[in-house]
Amino acid sequence: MLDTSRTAMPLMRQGAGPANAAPFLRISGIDKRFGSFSALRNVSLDVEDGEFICFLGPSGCGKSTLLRIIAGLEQQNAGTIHSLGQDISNLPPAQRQFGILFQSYALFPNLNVRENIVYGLRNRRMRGAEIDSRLHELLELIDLKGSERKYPAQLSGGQQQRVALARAIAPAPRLLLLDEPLSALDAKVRVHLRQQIRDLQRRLGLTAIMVTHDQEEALSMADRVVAMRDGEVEQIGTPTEIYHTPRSLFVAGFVGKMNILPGRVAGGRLSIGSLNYAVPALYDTAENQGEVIACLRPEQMRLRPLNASEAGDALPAQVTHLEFLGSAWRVTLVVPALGDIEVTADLSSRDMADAPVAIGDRMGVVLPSERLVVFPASQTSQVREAVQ
Ligand SMILES: Nc1ncnc2c1ncn2[C@@H]1O[C@H](COP(=O)(O)OP(=O)(O)OP(=O)(O)O)[C@@H](O)[C@H]1O
Repeated sequence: MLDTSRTAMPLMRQGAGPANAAPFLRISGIDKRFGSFSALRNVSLDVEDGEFICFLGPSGCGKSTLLRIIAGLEQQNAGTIHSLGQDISNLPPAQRQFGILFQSYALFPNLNVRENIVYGLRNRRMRGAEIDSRLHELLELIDLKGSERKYPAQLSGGQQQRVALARAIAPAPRLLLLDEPLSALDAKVRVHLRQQIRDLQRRLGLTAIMVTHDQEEALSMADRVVAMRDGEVEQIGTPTEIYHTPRSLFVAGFVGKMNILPGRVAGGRLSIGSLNYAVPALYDTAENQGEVIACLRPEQMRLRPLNASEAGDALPAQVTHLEFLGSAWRVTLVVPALGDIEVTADLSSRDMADAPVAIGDRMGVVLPSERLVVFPASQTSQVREAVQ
């Protein structure tokens, strides 16, 4: 059993320390069924002390169910959860000492900010002075000093969610669980609050797991992303690994925009239309033979002027659409040599100013081989799944 007798635990966590070889959290072989429906299958994951993990995936892939199982709010059908080597698989939620923050602010409307925050400390047998000192520490952390007498209705959505965050971390939880905490907020507030949550988590040395279906949120906040699909873990990696070296077409299509190009691999060479490359080492696998799909991010695609007589290392294409994205231009082109498929290239505003591109222009599309990502053509249906 975990020690639940602590009262005035400092907000700043000290970390598990090097002596403890067991991971902070070990999730092993979790299965979850709802009746005959299988919501999670054989999910395993280690979370290190102080890490910020994001569960990322489309609606219904099982992210919240997994988080609820970690919290103890849902019981798994198989598998175990260990924290620092202790089996907590069957502990009730309160004994796990995890802080939870949900999408809806879930503040008590009849309690003011102070009362809402200290609500989480009610079972801690803390003295009045300790409670006051923690309250002020928290109000400072969430930037709401002076608002302790306000009621939730007098606060904006972002402020309410900060109060809910303060309430969740007030008892100095061992682990902070966040279930889509930002999705009810408008875009600007969301970006600001995700920085605040991340700063606060780092400053306090908290370990945190957040559920999101927003890939930008996951990439910008997480130390590691757990990409989930249909009840299973598809890939675990740092944001840059997930973005640049996806291990399936599903991950490639779900995280950011990808150009999907038909290709062929034979004898260690990848051909895309008239272009030919060595297969990138990471994707030179037994499955990647014959018909394949080659992927490239729009910002990796290069465009250059094309003379009618030469294509060389570029695929001839024609510009059909231009979209201004603020910091970049998204250029859509059709490529006759690839069956008139559409591709997109993102050009920085500076690139565009230096060499303007207009609708109707014929351009050469250059594919930097080191940035190509390759999957078997049999994964094609995963693209539809990822963008649904
Ligand atoms: N209590 C329940 N009873 C029956 N089915 C459930 C229950 N809870 C979840 N499910 C089903 O399990 C699957 C996974 O649900 P879950 O809420 O974990 O998905 P999610 O990835 O968090 O999606 P979302 O982002 O939409 O919340 C879904 O198909 C859902 O309908």
